[in-house]
Amino acid sequence: KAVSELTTAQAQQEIAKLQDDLTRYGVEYYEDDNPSVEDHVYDAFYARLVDLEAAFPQFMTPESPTQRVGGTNVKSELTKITHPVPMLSLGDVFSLEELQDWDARTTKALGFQSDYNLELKIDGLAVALDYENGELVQASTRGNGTIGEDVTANVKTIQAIPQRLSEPLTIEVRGEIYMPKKSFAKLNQQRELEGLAPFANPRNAAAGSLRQLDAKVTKKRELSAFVYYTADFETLGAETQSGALQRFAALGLPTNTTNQVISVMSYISSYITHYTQQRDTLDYGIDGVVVKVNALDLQLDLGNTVKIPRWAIAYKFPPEEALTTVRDIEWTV
Ligand SMILES: CC(C)(C)c1nc(N2CCN(c3ncccn3)CC2)c2cc(C(N)=O)c(N)nc2n1
Repeated sequence: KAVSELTTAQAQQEIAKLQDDLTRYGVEYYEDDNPSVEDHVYDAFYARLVDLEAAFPQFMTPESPTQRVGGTNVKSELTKITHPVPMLSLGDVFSLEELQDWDARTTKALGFQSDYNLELKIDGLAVALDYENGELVQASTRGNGTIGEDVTANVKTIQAIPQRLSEPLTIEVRGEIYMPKKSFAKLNQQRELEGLAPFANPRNAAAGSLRQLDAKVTKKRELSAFVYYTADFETLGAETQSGALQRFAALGLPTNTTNQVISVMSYISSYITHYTQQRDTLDYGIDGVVVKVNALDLQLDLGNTVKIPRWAIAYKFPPEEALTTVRDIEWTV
């Protein structure tokens, strides 16, 4: 109903409901990293409340989401950090044919068929881990690739991530923090018992658990991690991506053992077929396979575009679950 057609009583009722809903959505989004409505739905509700409160100021309250400092964008209070080396994105393809095109372009650019390192694409969230003389001194989320959030205290509670490397290296490594599926199921059971909304998927649960202000909460969430990259590969002493992963393991960093060096496209598609089928048997969520030129000097030759490397591509699986049900938006009468 248009705002002008509403009676005062109807407006009061709709304003109260919108204030409640938007406050809850704000908490889900900013504190739980687990929004239950799409952004555009949130924005539509928010705009409606602004119109209603403007037309019926007697129902405006200081706690209304429209009155929050800086609108609804109450950011989490984690400290911001800037990544000295920006964390790149990944280009992605959605079919073997597109992957073959990428292989052809890469082979052409190099002038020969190079080896690729294949890695399962863990469905978690990317972090940077800074070690100084072998000690973990800072951990941060990827954020937008340049500005992330400091999650050092939270990451120190993750058993898979060593506080100290087996060698006193000063190096930044990058990886994915994830929540094992078993931990995810246990956490959601607990949340149902407590009357809290369950997390939609392990990735949201990992993000919500990592970006906690209180590390004691993170500790209880049983997160894990896989390391897959460093820009400092001279410090690491590696000349290939597969070699880098072996060095990470030697340092005590967690790596995924499903990584494989392959060069013939036909083997790549069988690796992809295998893990498309095995997906449900893994204890962590994956959303594809990352194919990387294995030789690090060739990666440098190929370089990066503004945002993505030319030497790596993500092959994305089709979404696992059926299309999520589209919830009708019922405007209150
Ligand atoms: C070092 C490069 C850039 C090649 C790279 N980048 C990755 N990602 C970038 C985009 N990322 C991202 N995240 C959020 C928003 C946009 N991009 C998330 C990580 C990789 C992620 C995984 C994984 N998940 O298992 C992996 N085995 N290797 C990666 N390698």
